[in-house]
Parts: sequence; C-alpha cells; structure tokens
Amino acid sequence: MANPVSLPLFQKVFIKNTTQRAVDVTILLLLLCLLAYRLLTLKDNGLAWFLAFLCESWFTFNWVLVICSRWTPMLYQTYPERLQQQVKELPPVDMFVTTADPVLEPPILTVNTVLSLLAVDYPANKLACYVSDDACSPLIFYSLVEASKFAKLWVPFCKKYNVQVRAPFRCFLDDRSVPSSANSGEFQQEWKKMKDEYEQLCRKIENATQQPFPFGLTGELAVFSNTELRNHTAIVKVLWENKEGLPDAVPHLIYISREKRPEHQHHYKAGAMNVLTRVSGSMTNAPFMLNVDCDMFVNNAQIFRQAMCLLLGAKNERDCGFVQSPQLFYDRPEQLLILHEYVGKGIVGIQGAFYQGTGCFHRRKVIYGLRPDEVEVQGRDVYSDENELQRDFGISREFMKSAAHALKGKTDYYPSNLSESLEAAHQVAGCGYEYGTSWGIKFGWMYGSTTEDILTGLTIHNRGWRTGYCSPDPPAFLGCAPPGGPATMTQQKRWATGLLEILFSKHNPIFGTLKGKLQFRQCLAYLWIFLWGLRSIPELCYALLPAYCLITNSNFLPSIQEPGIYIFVASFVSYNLYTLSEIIRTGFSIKAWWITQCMARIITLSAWLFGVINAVLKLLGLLETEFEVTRKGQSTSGDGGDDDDGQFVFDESPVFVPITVVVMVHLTALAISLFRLLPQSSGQGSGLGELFGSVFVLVSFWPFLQGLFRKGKYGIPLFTIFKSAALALLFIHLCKEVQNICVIVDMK
Ligand SMILES: O=c1ccn([C@@H]2O[C@H](COP(=O)(O)OP(=O)(O)O[C@H]3O[C@H](CO)[C@@H](O)[C@H](O)[C@H]3O)[C@@H](O)[C@H]2O)c(=O)[nH]1
Ligand SMILES: [Mn+2]
Repeated sequence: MANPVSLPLFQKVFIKNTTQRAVDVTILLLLLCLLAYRLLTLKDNGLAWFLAFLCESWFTFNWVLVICSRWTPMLYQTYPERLQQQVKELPPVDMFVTTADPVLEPPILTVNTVLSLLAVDYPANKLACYVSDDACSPLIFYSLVEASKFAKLWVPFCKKYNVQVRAPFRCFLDDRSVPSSANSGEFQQEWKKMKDEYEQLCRKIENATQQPFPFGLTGELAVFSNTELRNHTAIVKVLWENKEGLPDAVPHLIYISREKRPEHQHHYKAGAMNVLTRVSGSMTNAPFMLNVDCDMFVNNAQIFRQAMCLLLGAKNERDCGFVQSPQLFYDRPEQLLILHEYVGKGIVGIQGAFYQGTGCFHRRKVIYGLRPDEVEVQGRDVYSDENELQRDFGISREFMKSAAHALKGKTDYYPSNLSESLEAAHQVAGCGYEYGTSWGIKFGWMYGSTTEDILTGLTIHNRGWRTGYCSPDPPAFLGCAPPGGPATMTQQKRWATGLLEILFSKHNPIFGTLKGKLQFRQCLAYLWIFLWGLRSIPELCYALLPAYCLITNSNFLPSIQEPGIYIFVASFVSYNLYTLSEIIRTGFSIKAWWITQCMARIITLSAWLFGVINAVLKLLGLLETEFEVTRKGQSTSGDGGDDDDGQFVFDESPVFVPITVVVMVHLTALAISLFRLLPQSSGQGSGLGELFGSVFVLVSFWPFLQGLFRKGKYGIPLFTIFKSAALALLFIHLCKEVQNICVIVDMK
C-alpha cells in the first residue's frame, strides 16, 4: 500500500562517465609521454623544441584541471508536482533585472525579460520585480510603464492558456509555443489580439527610441529632468503594485535608478545588485532572490517551482546556498552548452555550480554573509549587537530591521504597502550609503573584479556553502549571444581580466582551500577558469612556432622518421576526435565543432590576450578596469539579431592585431619555405610537421585570412593591417636574429 511518507522534492543523479574518464586519462598519458620525450631529447634540439616543451607543459597542466573538474558529474532531478502537497505556502521571491545602456541593450529586450518574469507560473502575490537602470533613462522608464500596462493582458493570458514561453517576442515567433490543447476558436482569437497588442507596444517603444527623447519630461517623467548619466539622485518608482495581493494578478513592478555622483565609485553591475538587494529588502524582503540580466528571458515558466524543489527540499540548507540555472543562448546554442554539458555538470558534483551572474536563485541570508553553521541558530540573532549590524549593513533603521529578519530566516517581514517604504528605499539607493559598510567587501555582490558573479559565488563557496543546479528541459532561461566579432571580444576580454583580477587578489581560491571551506577539487575547478586568460600566452607562442621554424629552417616537432612523431600525432588526433565526439553527442554538427574550435582559438589569441594585458596593467596600478557592457543583438526577431549572417565582423579595435600578425607571419613563412628562398642550413631542418602546423594555424584563423582581402565590416581595417604588417616584419627579423645567436652558441 502507498506509504504517506513524504517523497523527496529532488534527487541527485550521478552520471556514469567511465568512457569519458578513460579517454581523459588516455589523453593525459599521451601528453605526459610527449613531455617525457621532449625532455629526453632536449639537448639534441634547439630553442623551438624547448619552447614547445614549455607550452605543452601548460596545456597538460590545464588538462589535469579539466579532468579534476569533470571527474564526478552530477545532476538534480526535481519533482515540482510534489511541492503542492508538501509545502503549505510557497515562499516569496524578489526578482531582479539589471540594465545599463538603452543603446547597447535595446529596451524591448529588457521589456521582454520583465514580462517573462511577471508571467511565471508562481503565485503573483509572492513575487516582486525590481528593475535597476544604470542609465537613468526616461526611455527605459517609459518602456516599463507601457510594459506594465500590457502585462495586465499578457499575464492572465499566459496563465489561462498555460503558454510555455512567456517572453512575447519568442512566443509570437512561431506557433511552437501555442499549447496544442488550446486550439479552440476562442484561444485563436485571443492569441491574435495579444499579438496585436504586443506589436503596438513595440511600436510605442520604437517611436520613443528617437534621439532626442520625444516626450516632455513632465508628469511621471519629471524625475528625469536635471539628471545626467553619472550625476543624479536616486529614483525609486513603484510602476505597479498588486495592492489586493491576488495570486493571479500582475506582481509588483518597481523601477530603480541608484544615485550616482562623479566622485563616487559605482562598482558597475555588482553595485547595482547590492542596491537591488537593499531596496527590495526595505520593500518586500523576500527570503529568495532571483537575478537575471536584461538579455535573458524565462523560457520555462515552471522554473520557480523547480528551483524551490532544491531550495526547500534540501535536508540541510548548507547543501543549497543558491540554485543556478545554466546560462544558455537561443541563437547560438552550441556556444555555452558544451561547457555546461562536460565541465559544468562536473563542478555540480564537487561543491556545486558556480554562480554565473544570471538565472540564479539566491537565499537572501547567504547574500547577507551568513555561514552555514549559523543557520542552526535560526531564530536567534546572528548579530547580538546593533552597532555591529549597523556597521556592516548601513544606517537605515528600516533596512537593519529587515536584514535582521532575513538573517534569522524569517519569511514574514514586510510592510503592508510599498509606498510606505519608499523613503527607506531612496536612502539605501544612495551612493554614499555603502561608505564604511561591508557591502561588496564582506558580503553582497563582491567588488574588485569585472566578473563579480564568479567572485561572489567563490566567496559563498569559501564560507562552506554547497550550491544547487537546475537544468530543466526546456531550458529555464535563454539569452542572446553577443553578435559578430567585436561584441564577443569586449565580453571575453572583460571575463579574462575579471578572472585574473580574482586570481591575483586575496580571494585566490588557494587561500580559500587553505583557510576557508573551499573544497580542494572545487579550488582546482576555480583555478581552471581563472587561468583561461593566461592560456593565451602559451597558445600564442605555440601558434607562432611553426612559422618560426619554417623561417629559421629549424624544427619543433619530431621528424617523420622519429618515434616521437607518433606520440604527438596520437595526442593531437585523440584530443580533436574527443572534442568532436563531445559536440556530436550534444546534438551538433561537424561544422559546429569546427566553428567552436576556431572561435575558441580566436578568442584566446585576441580577447584573452588583451584581458591579460589589462589585468597586468591594473596590478601595476596603471589602469582601472571597467565593466564595458556587451552590445546585444538589435532585432528581436529571434535569430539573435544577427546582422552578420554568421560571418566574423571586424572593427578598428587593437584586439584584432595579434591574430592578423600571426596570419601574416605564417603566410610569409610558407612562402619562404615553399619557394626555398632560404639557403638550406646544416642542422635538423623543418619538415612536414612544421608545414602542416603552419597550414593548420592559417585554416584555424580563416576569417582573418579572408579578412585581409575583404572590405567593409568583414574586412580587417587598413590601419590594423598596417600595424600588424609592421609587427610581423619585426617578428620575422627577430627570428633571423635569434637564429644567428643560436648558431653562434652552437659553434661554441
Ligand atoms: O554598470 C553596469 C554594467 C552592467 N550592468 C548589467 O550587467 C548585466 C550583464 O552585462 P552584459 O554586458 O550583458 O555582460 P555579459 O558579459 O553578457 O554578462 C556575463 O558576465 C557578467 C560578468 O561576469 C555577469 O555579470 C553576467 O551575469 C553574465 O551574463 C546586464 O544586465 C547589464 O545591464 C549593470 O547593471 N551596470
Ligand atoms: Mn549578457
């Protein structure tokens, strides 16, 4: 007979990966053999051989980190249908959206994100949506006001017909999201009506997008008169309040533009998140907070219930400090999916998913710096001393009261109506509020890195929290990949810089393992991601080696007659076959594999290289790193707004110089060796291996090779070509110099 024991809300699923482990270890053994072979033959070979040894050592070390990270992959299976029986009342969730630039981030994207949040399958009286606008833009405000009007039609419509994707731009894209059960005439009619309404909303926003802003700054918009981008008071406006607290209404919607002054650091997104946390703390103070970037919409309306399975179902809260959903793109699905499939799930099996900055459900008290061992004292004050509380959290009485409640794990504290707390909200959104407090230093979203997400997650893991991962099908959230070349470069450069900033700081995960509660393998996984940028140096060196050898008629690979060549070929082939199999198993084509491989190499040798330079300059105190916002796709047609039909786009940025140099050097090197422009030297000359290497590099950087001969956005700008040509000539000259020195050393 059925037993009324309550069934678990989730289950851990350990993924069997014996084959993967075997392949991983085989590749590692091959790499170790290669290193050993190089060491044994070091004295019979030249400089190139030694450099290759150093580079390969780095690649091997990186491979060790990868293997450790993905040795024990795991997933969570959730059972949201059991929630209803087991949880009397679903807990409140505050939802945060950040936006920072109405040009780079078209307001219609933000509007879609907000609408998808307002319409999730969760009681509306438990939700509040806070939008932080770092641009202090009347256009965003206006768009949100219009969106809140549309939401009154949209939310009931989605709930009535159980629409799957609740971001209108995706929903109206095709008829896939039309629930088949609802094909009645009535539904068809309402669907059409809704589509018309949405198109009207788009038109209104488009009309308002003109420069200058077409409406007078009067009425509601009056708060925007006398504001400058970096110099204005705090604006907090309740755009819509669910006054009756009805579960089927539209959730609260609040607009925030935090105070900014030129003399105050605002800490970019991390600063915005801390303001969101405090403002929501003074208004609704939900125990859980979901944060999404403006370019990420809710793709699975059930996600809140799914996440609650993990957050409420964990026997011990320590096992679930936050719940992250994978960050995925709808327009270039292969870009991040592979990372999640193979390394992401591995990390879930160690101490838990990294925080990825978006699509994450946080516990408010964890963000407030609570340690897992303090949870047991639930109900008691974590801070016995009010002065201490004030020193950490700031001087707002209301906020201190709400924070004390949140820290105690209570869920029931918030004022009865929102306008009551507006004064406190303005206070905590002020730019001087954090002065002297612990925000961004001890807790909250952490300052000091442009990848504030990873740093914040690391701090949470350091305190001993484990974290959850929720990857339902269909995916919980989807975002748009940065379009073309330059936007990707901005983003990747920022990531590489930010990650290195953490590595070179007191937050280095090695300290976390030694002094904190970071697990050893979690530390290795963090190191793997922090070392991304530095990989650019050995990769650049390795990419130049074949050219160097062809120019100087030397070798860095064993010749065909030597046994060593088999080890090299075997590791090269097995690694590539393995990455290919990964992508095919995930459901993508060989072409997608080739493109991701090329993109990975391009990003490493351009964006990451510059990321390293930025990080070093910051370390030397010569540069303040800056969070440059990624340009989002302009159209919302659903193809990601690609205006570049999948081709690589260039601009004047110096980031494209290194690869252009590499390509030019290789073209020259191939010419030199093919036409035998060089007198044959006596020693071991370059052979097939180096020729193949050179061709392989050129093929990998195909968009650049094409770019040399094209005009317009697909062509490399002339100025970049000139700069690169000069550097390429310098390199070739240096090769010759080095060769001469080597000859002299040899003769001695
Ligand atoms: O001063 C700023 C700068 C940015 N943002 C917001 O931050 C989010 C992310 O910015 P975006 O330009 O889209 O950066 P991405 O590189 O795409 O973001 C990834 O990388 C960031 C840094 O690691 C994480 O914070 C993000 O969650 C993650 O999606 C967006 O909503 C922005 O509006 C602000 O609110 N204020
Ligand atoms: Mn983004």
